[in-house]
Formats: sequence, structure tokens, C-alpha cells
Amino acid sequence: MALTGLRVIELAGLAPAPFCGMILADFGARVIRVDRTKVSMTVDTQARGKQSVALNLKSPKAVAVLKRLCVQSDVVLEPYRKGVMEKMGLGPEDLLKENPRLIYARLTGYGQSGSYAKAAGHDINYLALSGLLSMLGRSSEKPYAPLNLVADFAGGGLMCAFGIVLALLERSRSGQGQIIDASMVEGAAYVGSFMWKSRTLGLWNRPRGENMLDSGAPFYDTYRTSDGKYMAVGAIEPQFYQQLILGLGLDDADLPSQMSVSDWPQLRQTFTQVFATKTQAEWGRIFDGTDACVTPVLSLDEVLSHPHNQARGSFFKDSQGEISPRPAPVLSRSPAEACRTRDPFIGEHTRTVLKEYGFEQAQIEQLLSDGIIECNEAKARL
Ligand SMILES: C[C@H](CCC[C@@H](C)[C@H]1CC[C@H]2[C@@H]3[C@H](O)C[C@@H]4C[C@H](O)CC[C@]4(C)[C@H]3C[C@H](O)[C@]12C)C(=O)SCCNC(=O)CCNC(=O)[C@H](O)C(C)(C)COP(=O)(O)OP(=O)(O)OC[C@H]1O[C@@H](n2cnc3c(N)ncnc32)[C@H](O)[C@@H]1OP(=O)(O)O
Repeated sequence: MALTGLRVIELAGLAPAPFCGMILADFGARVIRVDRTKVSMTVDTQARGKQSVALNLKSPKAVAVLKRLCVQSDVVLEPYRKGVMEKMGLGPEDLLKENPRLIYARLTGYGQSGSYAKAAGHDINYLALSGLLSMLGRSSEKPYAPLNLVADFAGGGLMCAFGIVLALLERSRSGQGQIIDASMVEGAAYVGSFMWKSRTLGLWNRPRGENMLDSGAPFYDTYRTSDGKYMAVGAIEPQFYQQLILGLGLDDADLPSQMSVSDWPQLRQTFTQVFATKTQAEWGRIFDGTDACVTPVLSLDEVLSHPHNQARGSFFKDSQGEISPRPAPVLSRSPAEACRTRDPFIGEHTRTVLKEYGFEQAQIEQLLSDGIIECNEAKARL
């Protein structure tokens, strides 16, 4: 796999950093997540392929252990509020001094500088500050965050993984590591570059929810079917729009022009009425194989059995029967291989990892009896 041989230390976080770590693990990196001690379960639902070491970082001895792990690794991924790592003596200067090849990735909401740098926040706050939230939502309704997909995952975890891969590429030339300041505000805004760069096209001139791509246009929206499901319509170009009209059994001559904005409410009403006359499966049979850009809105459970997804193996079931998306994109020679076994228990790999990083058996036992580390292999075998 592309990242085989890479050693990553991931400090346990909420959602974006775990996703970043999972991407690296899916593509072959050895990802060691550092968990707290005395917690019964992790909130990391994106632990696929990772190992877990449990350290009580409130103890200086545990901090010393972590430092040893970090300086012998390629990447450190930390998701804490600005200053937390420095307070422990694990800031980038401390670690890069000992391992100049280290890539030190800091994944935060607001970045390492600026007046918000130390403020708590979540996806919705970062999205708000990026400018994008102001554009999301239906006409005459308040802004609406599309789950925590944009800032946490696209602008956060994914963007940070991209930064790590870039830094690794650069390190292969320079031999040097570097610090990555991954702000979710900036990551989200960058993902949304199109919104700024396409303003000259007049795509966003109207209020929120009344433009072509923000659910303002009837040919770019979802419609309820007779069985309470939905179809997604994205028939923008005239030739595709014609296919939509044809599939719906409508006559173009009876309809207003596609781009007549003042007629969009009436056109939407017509589409709504027609879509409500058949089930999702019936519409699927009508539109499949056409260029109308009409697709069923599938649930997370339905994706696995859709013929297209099935043909590509886009989703898989792990050993626990849980459905997950296959890692993307697909590399032809060294594709990712998502681990199919269960997620690690907290502290399951403490002993193995410490041994591998050069700790003596006696040292490990001492750390254990001092409550600095936790080892949970016994539980793991149950
Ligand atoms: C919208 C999303 C968030 C969604 C996440 C949800 C899915 C989950 C959120 C809450 C979960 C529920 C909850 O935990 C209760 C249940 C628990 C149960 O086990 C499971 C069910 C639960 C219901 C559970 C279910 C779900 O998992 C949840 C609902 C987001 O937007 S995520 C993005 C958040 N933002 C960032 O990541 C940006 C950067 N980070 C930050 O800004 C801050 O970290 C943050 C997130 C604001 C948190 O601030 P906080 O004050 O808590 O921490 P920090 O200042 O960063 O400092 C960290 C301190 O922790 C110490 N520490 C770290 N590791 C260790 C260790 N191994 N041992 C000891 N101590 C450790 C560290 O030293 C710091 O201590 P100090 O404060 O003393 O310096």
C-alpha cells in the first residue's frame, strides 16, 4: 500500500483527527492511537486498522513515554486546543529537535494563531467562520449545516491527511520534517474555493436557497416518491434537462423555459406532483440508463445492494457486519485495503507497541504498576 512503513502517532480526538488517522491506516500506515487511561470505551468510531496505547498523560512519566513514541515515528497527529502539547513539553520545537524528520500535524478548528486560536468549537462554528454556512440552507430558512461533513471531515480530517502526504513527499527530497497547521475554518473554505471563484458567473447572486445549485432550481433538487422515498435530480445542461422532461412524461411545449427563474416555483410544483405518482424503484427503472441525471436517494443501508455500487465494490461489510465505504480513491498498483477486523480496545496494544519502541519488559511492568499506562490484551482475547 502507498503508506506502508509509515509510523503515525495519533492523539485521540473527537472526529476529524480520527478520520485523518483512519485514512492513513487504510492506505497502509501503522497508526498508533494514544488513549486516556481509566475510560471504558472510546468515542473513536473511525479506529479501523489502528492500534491503541493507553497513557495517563497527566503524569510526566507518561509524557516521557509519549515523547519516545513520537520521536521514533514519522508523523504525530494532535487534535488539542492550541497550547496543550506545549504545556506537556511535546510541542513541535521539542519534538523536531529530537527528530528533524518528524511531520507534526496539528488539526484544530481555528488554527495556531489568531484571536480564536484557543477557543472551543465544533464543525458548525468552523463552517460559520469559513463563510460557507451562510450559503447553505433552503430559501427563507436559516443557515443549515450539512451534518458535520464539511469542516470536520472534508476541510479537517481529509485536508490534514493531504497535508501529511504533501509533507512526506517533500521530506523525501529535503530529508526534513515540518509542522502542519491544519485549521478547519481554512480547510473548509479551501474545499469551497469554487464558491468564491465562481461568483463572477452569477451563480450565487440570489439569496440563499434561490440559486441554481443551492436547491433554488427545480432541476437541481430532490423529490418525494409515492413510497415516501426520494429521487435526486441534477439535470443542469439543456440536453440532460430534456431527458428529465422526457422521463417525467412531460411535454416541453407545456412548460416554461428551464432557465426562467421566475417560473422555477411553478416548475418545481409540476415536478413534485409528477414524482409523487410513482415509487422510487419505478422512477429508477425509467431513468436508469438515461442521461437525465436522476438517481435514487439511498439510505446508508441501501448503498451496498445498489447494482452500480455492487459492481465496483464501493461499500463492504466488515467482520462485525458493519457496512463501510471502501477507501477512496482507488490506486491501480497500490490500492488501500481497509482492515476488516474489529476496532482496537483501549490499551490493547500498549505492551506490544512499547516493546517495539525499545522499552524493556521491566520498565513496562513498572509503568503499569504505577498507573502510567494501561494494558488490555487480556480483555482483547475474550
Ligand atoms: C461535531 C463534532 C463533534 C462530534 C463528536 C461526537 C460524535 C461526540 C462528542 C461527545 C461524545 C459523547 C460524550 O463523550 C459522552 C458519551 C461518552 C461515551 O463513551 C460514548 C457516548 C457519548 C454520548 C459520546 C458520543 C459521541 O462520541 C459524542 C457525542 C466536532 O466538531 S469535532 C471537532 C472538535 N474540534 C476540534 O477537534 C478542534 C481542536 N480541538 C479543540 O478545540 C478542543 O480539543 C475541543 C474539541 C474544544 C475540546 O476541548 P477540551 O477542553 O475538552 O480539550 P483540550 O483543550 O483540547 O485539551 C485536551 C485535554 O485532555 C488532556 N489529555 C489528552 N489526552 C490525555 C490522556 N491520554 N491522558 C490524560 N489527559 C489527556 C490534555 O492534557 C488536555 O488537558 P488540559 O485541559 O488539562 O490541558
